[in-house]
Amino acid sequence: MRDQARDGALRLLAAVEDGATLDEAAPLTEGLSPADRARARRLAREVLRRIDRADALLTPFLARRPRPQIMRILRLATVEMLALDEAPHGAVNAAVTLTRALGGKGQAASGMVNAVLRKVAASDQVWAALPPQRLPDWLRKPVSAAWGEAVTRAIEAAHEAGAPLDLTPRGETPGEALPTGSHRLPAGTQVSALPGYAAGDWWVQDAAAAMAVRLLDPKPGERIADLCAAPGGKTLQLAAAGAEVTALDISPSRLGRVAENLARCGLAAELVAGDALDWRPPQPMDAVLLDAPCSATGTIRRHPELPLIRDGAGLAELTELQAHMIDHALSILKPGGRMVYATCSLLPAEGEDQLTAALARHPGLTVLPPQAAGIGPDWTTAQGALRLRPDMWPERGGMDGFFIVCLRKSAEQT
Ligand SMILES: C[S@@+](CC[C@H](N)C(=O)[O-])C[C@H]1O[C@@H](n2cnc3c(N)ncnc32)[C@H](O)[C@@H]1O
Repeated sequence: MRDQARDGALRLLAAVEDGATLDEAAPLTEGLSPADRARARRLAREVLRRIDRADALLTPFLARRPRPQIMRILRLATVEMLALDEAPHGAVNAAVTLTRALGGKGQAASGMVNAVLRKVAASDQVWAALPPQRLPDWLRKPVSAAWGEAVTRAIEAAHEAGAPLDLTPRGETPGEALPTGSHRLPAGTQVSALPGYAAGDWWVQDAAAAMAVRLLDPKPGERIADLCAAPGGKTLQLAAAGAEVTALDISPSRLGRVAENLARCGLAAELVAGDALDWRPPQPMDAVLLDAPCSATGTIRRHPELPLIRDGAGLAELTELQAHMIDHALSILKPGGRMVYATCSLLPAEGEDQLTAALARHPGLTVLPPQAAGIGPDWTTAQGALRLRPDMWPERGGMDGFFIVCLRKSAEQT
């Protein structure tokens, strides 16, 4: 019988090599059962987290580099055996079957695949000594310049480890309560099977992402604009706090997900599909949340394909857009109003440097030091922002990378 999940994983890996995200590649596994589809995606993610490590182990066993399809099969079996505790005979047999299914060239290569993977199966000590996958240079350089080599390596280790499932609670919520208020469950937990999902007692949101609204500290009745709202995790937090929320997003389809999430949780917000830079409220807002579009390099634990398919191109346009959005957000805020600027990025260019530049452009703008519960001693920057990184909370399973700052507009400004 064909191994549908492994076959699906190989198709996903091929699509990522062609530059697709795993979300974009998802239709390639549409014909699979839900369980096989989920397993295919999990296998693909686990391989993407360890391609360099698998290649470093495999290369000495290969007389010459095989064709891409065969290399993907070798990587998958290597990761299954050495990182996912799959029994060698099952992983090797599956790899040989998948190789044979490639036709004539596969038939010819199946003996080599079998022999190489038997050596791989006996290489657990070599595997354990290999370092986690390095960030690509365009990302590694600024990360290492900001926090040094040891932190960069710890971030790389956290990327390999993947991400647990975090929930933001509203009612009764499963999982371990974290110091910041989020709840945590093991990676791979099936979300829709958890109690309270349909009732909207909680929603899925990384513990770091949940900190943006905690820093804004919304009050009941405050008029708050969520300028980049979809899929809506932060909109839900604002609405649950009793704020009168206007949630904007430039993507109508993504805004549809905000509507679905609000409906599931029995919460309300005004929804506006459009460019935040064009939107002006009838009266200035009490507070604004700007969870700006960014490189998403803080989410590599969940999206391990990002370092492979991005090269840092477009970063200058993104940072320019972020700066415009900060200026626009301040222009729709009442004097003395609060604004949170957040990006799920590891790059200081999208965080610390944006704050420095915004403070220089807007005399009278001040940083409100983070006050929320559970903030670790090393999370706050000298400027009073939160710098969250995947290597933080290592004993609890890490968190996404985020930069978050709460700003107060001068009371004198008009
Ligand atoms: C980081 S995501 C927001 C995540 C969201 N705040 C949450 O917690 O679920 C950034 C969002 O910004 C939206 N976006 C990008 N450019 C925009 C613009 N000019 N105006 C409004 N939304 C924009 C994207 O469609 C995307 O949904």
